[in-house]
Amino acid sequence: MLYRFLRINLSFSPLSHKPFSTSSILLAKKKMPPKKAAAPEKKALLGRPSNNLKIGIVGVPNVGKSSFFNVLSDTDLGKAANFPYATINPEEARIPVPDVRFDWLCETYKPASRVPAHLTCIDIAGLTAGASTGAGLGNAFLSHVRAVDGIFQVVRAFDDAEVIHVEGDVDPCRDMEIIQTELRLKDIEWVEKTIDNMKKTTRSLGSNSLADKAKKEELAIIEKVYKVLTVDQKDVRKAEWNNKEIDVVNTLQLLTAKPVTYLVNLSERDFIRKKNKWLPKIKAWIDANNPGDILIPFSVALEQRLAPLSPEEKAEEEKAIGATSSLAKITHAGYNSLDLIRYFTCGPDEVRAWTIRRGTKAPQAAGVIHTDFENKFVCGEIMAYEDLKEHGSEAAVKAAGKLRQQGKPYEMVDGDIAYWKSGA
Ligand SMILES: Nc1ncnc2c1ncn2[C@@H]1O[C@H](COP(=O)(O)OP(=O)(O)OP(=O)(O)O)[C@@H](O)[C@H]1O
Ligand SMILES: [Mg+2]
Repeated sequence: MLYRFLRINLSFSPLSHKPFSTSSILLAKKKMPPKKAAAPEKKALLGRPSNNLKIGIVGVPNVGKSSFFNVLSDTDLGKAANFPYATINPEEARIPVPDVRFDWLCETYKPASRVPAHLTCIDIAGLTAGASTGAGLGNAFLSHVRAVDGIFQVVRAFDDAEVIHVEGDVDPCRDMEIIQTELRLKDIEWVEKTIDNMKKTTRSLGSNSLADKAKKEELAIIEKVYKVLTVDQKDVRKAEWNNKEIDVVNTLQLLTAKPVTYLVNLSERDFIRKKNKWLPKIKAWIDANNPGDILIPFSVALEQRLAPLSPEEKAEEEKAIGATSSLAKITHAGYNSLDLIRYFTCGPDEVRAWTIRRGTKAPQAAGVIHTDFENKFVCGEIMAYEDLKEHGSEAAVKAAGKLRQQGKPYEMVDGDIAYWKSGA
């Protein structure tokens, strides 16, 4: 039900302040504060400018990607089987993002309908060495990677003679190297093509035209991308970019510009004892190649065993083995890697979390619910989740002066609770 959001408060007007007297204006003029230095430019985000972002599960064949996708999504959509290339076509699922704030809001409002935030996740086919030059169905599979915004990279570190490894043996660093090389080679090919095409079109433009100048600037940025990939041998997301460069990089939809979360698939035994001979080497590889990227050890085998249990049985089992499921942690890591945050709308009909990108302004955040809320945006009545929790009720938050009326320039904060007011 949207009535809470459509509530139009006619008494509210952004201009309904006390009128200024002439003297107060003169006074204000005399006491003009010294000019502040301009605020630093806000850093633009790499990636698609959208609130509907997706994360893809990537890795070499037969390492547990589909099995992981199935336990994460609580479905059997993923084609999991003990042979390479069991997965051909991508499968998509929406994963609820666990959130204690959402749970508390549902308990407080007791709404008829509850909709948590979701992370859209896609199971993708395995990539092998040579994928970038079309080996197997490499090009098709890489196009599935191009369609997502972030990557969960499943890395096999479990020993099991029964589970075939396409490279013959288990070696996670080699596998990470293979994926990185294939994604980079595809980016290099893509950027080379773009540069060639641009050079042809810039030649046909008048040398002093404005369009030509803009094209040349764009070309210089794309040549910098090429240098990052080839001379510096870095993933695009690991280079320093200014906002203008980010705008151009985002048009290229490069594979190595997407954030990566490394998920290291261990045997259940290794996960429980928190020990595996490959883990220090994997960590060192990430530090050397992609410093700052997140590494999460987990065990598909354990997750598969915990998945069918009731919450009580699961808690009991986790206590008995001294280890907990990693799925919530992984979901959060993926959501955060895409720079996603959420705000809530709350009422007796519905408590709902709405996913937006970090840096989204109030009108665009309202527009996620309905385009009319953005187009006819008046303001938002906003309180922080923490304030509601502290004061206990909306009325108490209001009485404490912590219910704010925010206009178009307001940048949403994770955990805001909003009531939008839009014009008729
Ligand atoms: N931690 C683990 N320990 C033991 N076996 C595992 C573990 N994780 C996955 N497996 C097994 O690995 C095999 C391959 O799993 P799965 O089909 O999920 O891999 P995949 O990466 O999706 O493969 P493909 O690239 O072919 O799509 C399955 O038999 C699965 O049970
Ligand atoms: Mg699969």
